[in-house]
Amino acid sequence: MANYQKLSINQLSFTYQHDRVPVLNDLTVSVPLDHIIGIIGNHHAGKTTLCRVLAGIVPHIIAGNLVGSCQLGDQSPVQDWPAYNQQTGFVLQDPHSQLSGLADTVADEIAFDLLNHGVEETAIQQRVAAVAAQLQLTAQLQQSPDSLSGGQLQRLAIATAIVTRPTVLILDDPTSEMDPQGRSDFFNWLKTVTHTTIVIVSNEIDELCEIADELWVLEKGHLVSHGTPLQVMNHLSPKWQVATPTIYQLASLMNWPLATKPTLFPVNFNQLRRCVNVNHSN
Ligand SMILES: Nc1ncnc2c1ncn2[C@@H]1O[C@H](COP(=O)(O)OP(=O)(O)OP(=O)(O)O)[C@@H](O)[C@H]1O
Repeated sequence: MANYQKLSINQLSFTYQHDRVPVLNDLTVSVPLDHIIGIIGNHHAGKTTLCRVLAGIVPHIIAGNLVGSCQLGDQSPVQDWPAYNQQTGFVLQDPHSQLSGLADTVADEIAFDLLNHGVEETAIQQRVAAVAAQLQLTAQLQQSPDSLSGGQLQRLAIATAIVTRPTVLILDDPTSEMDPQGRSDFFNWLKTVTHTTIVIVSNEIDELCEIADELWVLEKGHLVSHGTPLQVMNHLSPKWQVATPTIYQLASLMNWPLATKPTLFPVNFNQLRRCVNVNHSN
């Protein structure tokens, strides 16, 4: 029977055209929809390529040999990309390359896909205003996209991706050009997004451990670990060269375990609070 509740990847490998070695190697994992998934890993681990597969860009726009499957419920980007594409929003690593280049204003850029989908004018205006407010772009709505700062451009790229209300939102390093306040606002906003599965590549490990339901660790194209941030961070191999969150480092230094058998150190604020209370009351 078809499973409508999961994003699932099964024995997935991908090799770019003209290459011999796969950059994704036999990945199998599945998560319930509506989860937040953080993808982490060292340089060239395959994070961007996995985002491209999840968005269907690989192999439809960037060619190569894809083996195995990627499914959103019973839909697959390989079998029916147009239908699958309507359910996904993708924010590229480089926000410049994502803009249509045809819009004179930020408002028009956000509205672009809605116009293509034939959404009615009043609904477009309402949705553009709502999304701009969520991403703190209201003051920029009548400006040219060319006049925006790097961080504002990233927020515009996110606005264009969410305005069509995708089932899955794929974000490839979406805060790389934001300042610390912008980054913190972004992660706080991400926590408020509902009814959307979010897949996010980021180096912001503290923030990922606060918001993610699940982390996937890639190393040289292999999925070497996946699970809750607590499980993953407590079972890292130094070989993967993945950073641990500040809270984990602090708690392990102070020997404040959250659980003792097996020993697990906290990775986010809620967990830290719990284990500090336990250690104080002993
Ligand atoms: N369009 C492409 N054509 C050929 N090879 C590519 C292409 N894009 C990426 N690669 C290669 O695929 C491998 C994985 O790259 P990818 O960008 O997916 O990794 P990443 O984990 O996102 O890296 P980073 O953290 O440096 O952005 C790298 O060896 C890279 O050179």
